[in-house]
Amino acid sequence: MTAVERHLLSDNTAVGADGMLTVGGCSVADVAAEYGTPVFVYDEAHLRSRCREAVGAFGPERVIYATKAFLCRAMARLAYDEGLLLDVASGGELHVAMSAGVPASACTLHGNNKSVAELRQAITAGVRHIIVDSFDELDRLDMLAAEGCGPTPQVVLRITPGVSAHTHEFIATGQDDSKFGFNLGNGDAVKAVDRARRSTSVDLVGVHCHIGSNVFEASSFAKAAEVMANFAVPLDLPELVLGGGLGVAYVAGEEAPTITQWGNVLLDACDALGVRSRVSVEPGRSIAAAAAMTIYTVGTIKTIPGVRTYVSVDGGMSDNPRPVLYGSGYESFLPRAVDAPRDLTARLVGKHCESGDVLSFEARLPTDIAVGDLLAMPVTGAYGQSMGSNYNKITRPPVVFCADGDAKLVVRRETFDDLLATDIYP
Ligand SMILES: Cc1ncc(COP(=O)(O)O)c(C=O)c1O
Ligand SMILES: N[C@@H](CCCC[NH3+])C(=O)O
Repeated sequence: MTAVERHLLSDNTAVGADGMLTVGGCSVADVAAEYGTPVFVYDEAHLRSRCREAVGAFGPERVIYATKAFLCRAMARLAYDEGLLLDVASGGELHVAMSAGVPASACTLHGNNKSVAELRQAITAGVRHIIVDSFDELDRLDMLAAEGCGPTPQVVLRITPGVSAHTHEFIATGQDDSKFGFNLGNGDAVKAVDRARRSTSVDLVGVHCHIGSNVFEASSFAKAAEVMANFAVPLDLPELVLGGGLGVAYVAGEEAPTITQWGNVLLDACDALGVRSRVSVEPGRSIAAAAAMTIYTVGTIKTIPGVRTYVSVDGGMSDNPRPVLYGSGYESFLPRAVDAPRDLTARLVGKHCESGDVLSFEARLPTDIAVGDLLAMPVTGAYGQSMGSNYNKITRPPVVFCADGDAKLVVRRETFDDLLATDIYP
């Protein structure tokens, strides 16, 4: 069987003179030796290049990085410095972004159930837009205005356009049966626009939709853009936000549209329908996913003749939960043998106390894989670290940004003391 497809690795990867994989000019073995494993290794120039591609496709201040995909202060700053705005989906994400020096005026607040405290935090900080998701949220904003909380927030209404995207049902959001947004089909969207227009508690500046995540079909995006353009044009509001959702290739044979192609599909659809609003997008995965790989150490190899081989690594569902949550596939390979054929089919598993702790159901690996080998899982830069947990009180891995031969620690590994930091013992 074949070696890992090089196009699944980040832009600035190579094989060093010693045969070891390098990322951003840094030997993966050196990074692992310095920071231990598991470790998330990001190719910083790859992140920057995707940010630039997005700004090139949509224009300055039209790309809002969805921080839920991957957020730490270094990432918030990087995206902001590259000209992106930041989409935050909680008070915590807003706090991290602002702690990195990103002004609130560059942040937009999302959420289907924002608390009064989160809305107050966003308004007093002066966020750029609040993306309002429900009539109850409009009630809460009325209450905050009556309380004197200001300035009056600029709001964008999240519309559920009734467009089903082909993706896992847990991450599809544009269909009528959704917890998110005001449904277009049943008239709620029109009612919300009327109410927001008449309200003195909010300043309505636009409408928004997001049909789901890890979507590959350009036609789903074109359909949503068309539905939203038809809704938005008569409203004549300054902002139209078309969400994120662009898919990425995770495994061999997969191919996703580029950010530039995605931009063409969305902007062409809007142009064709005469949209005059500013059109923005909120990419997360397409900026961050392929920029990172997780490096593990192989600890146990168990072969059950006639059944299968299990390869266990020193992390698992606590650092990359997507296989368990969505049955997602990932490739894996050995950084010491990037181009080696992978003739062993094994189940790649973590170290957690359950059989469901799977990283790859049918991993292909070189037959000489041995205990102590480093193992790399590419395309783990989005929704891995950000959805990680402390299950089994395993300490969360560090994050390292590699560029120009320099490996910079941007999130340190948690310590056992961190595990006790919030624990109150009589
Ligand atoms: C409102 C909104 N915007 C943007 C995103 C980012 O999506 P993605 O990471 O798929 O680009 C999401 C997550 O799916 C979202 O819910
Ligand atoms: N966590 C999801 C994406 C969530 C999208 C957020 N709106 C994933 O890993 O695919």
